[in-house]
Amino acid sequence: MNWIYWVCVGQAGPMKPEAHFTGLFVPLVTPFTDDLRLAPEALARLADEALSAGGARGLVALGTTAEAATLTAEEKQAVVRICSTACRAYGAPLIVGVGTNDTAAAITTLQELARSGDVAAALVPAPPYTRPGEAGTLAHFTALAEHGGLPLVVYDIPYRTSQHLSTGTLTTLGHLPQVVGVKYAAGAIDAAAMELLDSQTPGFAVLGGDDAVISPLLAAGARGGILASANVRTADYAELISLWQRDAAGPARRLGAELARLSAALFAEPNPTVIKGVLHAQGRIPSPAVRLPLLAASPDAVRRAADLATAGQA
Ligand SMILES: O=C(O)C1=N[C@H](C(=O)O)C[C@H](O)C1
Repeated sequence: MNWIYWVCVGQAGPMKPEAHFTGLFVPLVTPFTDDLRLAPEALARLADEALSAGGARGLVALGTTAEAATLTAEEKQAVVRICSTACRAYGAPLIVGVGTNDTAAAITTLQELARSGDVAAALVPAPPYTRPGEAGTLAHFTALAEHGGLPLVVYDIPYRTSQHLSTGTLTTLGHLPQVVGVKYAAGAIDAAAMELLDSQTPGFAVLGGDDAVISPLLAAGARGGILASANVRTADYAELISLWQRDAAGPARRLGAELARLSAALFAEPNPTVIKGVLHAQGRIPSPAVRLPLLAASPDAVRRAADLATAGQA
């Protein structure tokens, strides 16, 4: 049984562990060597830095930022092992990305992760590429919730999945007992986003997932964020969340504007190529290498982002 469920099961049955899904979650990159082998020591160092000096609430393993799509099954196991060791040391929740358009395969993966006992939740996108419609997507998540054995964070990212999810569908998902949150990356802060943030389903945390607009999302009530940009300047993203939680609007606005410029630079080329370039330039990973179909970021893009990454740390 999953540790989060274990601590939260009371006489009335399982409760949603809402507090665990508040704050900053860092979806770590997967460091490689120049010849594209996994660099486990560098990953362990990044995990440790994010949770200690960075002040992150938790980690995300095998997100898009981790290049999960091009990791082997053995590499995925190693990545989860390294991240769960770090999370255990800090008492921090680990979220693991499970992205597939095969419902049965996703259930099998969730059940395997649940057996490890170290995973707080799975981050699951709407089924990519298939475009099953909202009813099919709802059926997919309901099957995962009922049979996967893990709490779920729904990943709403239509620009990658091509599947739109309405506020009504997200709210319905939020009422499933196993669904503990949504990573909201719908591409805009519009009336639908405001409606979702206003609905505040108990035990269902809205976490921002569009880095460049995380500050206004937090201002409107998001509980935290899963932010690739936080691989760089982790502590500042944690501070931004904390400022909005404390209603410190002035400093939050200023820091938010600065970090939005950094995020725009980090996403100027396909994620996580620029982030890896910056981390390599900072000496934090052994190589900026990414696996095909990604190509390494251009030197110009890395230079621009690296300048912004150090600007706030002088
Ligand atoms: O891996 C993640 O989780 C994230 N991926 C997004 C993407 O690459 O589209 C960006 C977000 O910051 C976190």
